[in-house]
Amino acid sequence: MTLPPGPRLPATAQTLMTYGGRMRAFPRLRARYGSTFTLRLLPGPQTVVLFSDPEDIRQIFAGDSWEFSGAGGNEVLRAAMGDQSVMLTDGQDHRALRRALMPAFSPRAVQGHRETVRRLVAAEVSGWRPGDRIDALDRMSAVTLDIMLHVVFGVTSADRLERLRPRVLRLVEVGPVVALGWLYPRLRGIPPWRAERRNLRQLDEIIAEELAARRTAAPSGARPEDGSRPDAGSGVGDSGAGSSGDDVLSMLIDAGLDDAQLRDQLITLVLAGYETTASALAWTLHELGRHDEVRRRARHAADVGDDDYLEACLTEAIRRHPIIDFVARTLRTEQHIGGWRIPAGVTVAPAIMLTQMDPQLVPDPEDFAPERFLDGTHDPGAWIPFGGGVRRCLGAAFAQMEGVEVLREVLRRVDPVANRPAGTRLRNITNVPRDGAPLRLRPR
Ligand code: HEM
Repeated sequence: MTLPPGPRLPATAQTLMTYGGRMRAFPRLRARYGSTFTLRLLPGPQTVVLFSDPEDIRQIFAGDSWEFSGAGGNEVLRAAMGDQSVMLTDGQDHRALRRALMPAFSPRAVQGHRETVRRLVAAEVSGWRPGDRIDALDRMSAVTLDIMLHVVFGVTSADRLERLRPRVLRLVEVGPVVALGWLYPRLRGIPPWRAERRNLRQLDEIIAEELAARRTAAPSGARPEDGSRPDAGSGVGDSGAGSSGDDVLSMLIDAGLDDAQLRDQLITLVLAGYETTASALAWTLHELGRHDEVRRRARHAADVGDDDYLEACLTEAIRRHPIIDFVARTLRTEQHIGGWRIPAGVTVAPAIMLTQMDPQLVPDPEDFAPERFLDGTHDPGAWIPFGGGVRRCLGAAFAQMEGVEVLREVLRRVDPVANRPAGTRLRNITNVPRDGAPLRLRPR
């Protein structure tokens, strides 16, 4: 069986190239081998075929969720997210979990979260003063984590919220040693991983406390001033099944998930939603800070309530700086894609980064031009930052809403300027600005 061509380097070298230098390596590989090429990546090594032609990618995204296994592609996340995570299931199990999760991320639910997001963003940005210098990635990470903890966990106690924060941060801030443990379970006995396991256990205990509080709680009660829910025995909504209202966890309890399923979805949502959104916002502020004319228009949009322009700024920033470079589906059955016969066991991977930066599909791809998303000229097949098909990102609309709230608040308060272009580095699973995207805040 002939797979698409690719480099003949040892798998270790191909893995290092993919995770270390793919910003340069992938375009070079496409120039050499065409829109489809094959890599061999550790662990395994696994054979991975990268696709960047929108038609081929559409076919992959349209594939059956059992035959095109997303769980296989996400295997490295299993240790933290758990066996019942929506990201680690396929076929019927995946469909059932998506059905339970979807209402919590419907347009109506996203609108319902807007006020909480606005309040938390305003609390962050009210501390920004003209003349300050800030690190956009740091600040966006702080506010996004707060938003995730309130909107997703909706914890009922301020004390639990404070105990959750450092543990969630530790889980997300995966260093290289821990990342290796995720890839190679045998390494998990060594000390750095033992500490990770302890952290995960403590996180599980806090989640179990929260779930127990929800299940035994009685209806209603006002929120304390810090915005967290009142403690166990009060903050409860109307389901009678122990849910407490408008946060994502309550909706999942209402959907009938058991505690083990709830635990896995909570960890999944926070891991999938925190760093990705923080990085997307850091890149957007960075690009606005570098482009005076776009920033002037965005400021005007913030003043007059033109949310479409603000959203287009985020949309363009995550085209120009894909937060995740490629998504993966491991084939359970042989498939014919783009003229290639790909055998079962191989992983097919839509290369978000190559597609969104392809000059054949996107004119002047290096430019930062939000207008391309407002004049109807952008090819929808060349914008896939949230993946696609039955596994498309569940939090896409939420992230876009959060982006608009952040941009409006920031641009009404200060004029953020970036002095130099930022390189990209891989932090955990996301591409972030290498230097943290420093901004100088000028008076408006
Ligand atoms: C700008 C921010 C974000 C980006 C760029 C992003 C990107 C992605 C990508 C590329 C995928 C894989 C899709 C695929 O395999 O086709 C994904 C999946 C997912 N994302 Fe996001 N994401 C973001 C924010 C969020 C947020 C805020 C949440 C929730 C709070 C979230 C929850 C999820 C979940 C649950 C999945 C798994 C879906 C499944 O396997 O069925 N994401 N995301």
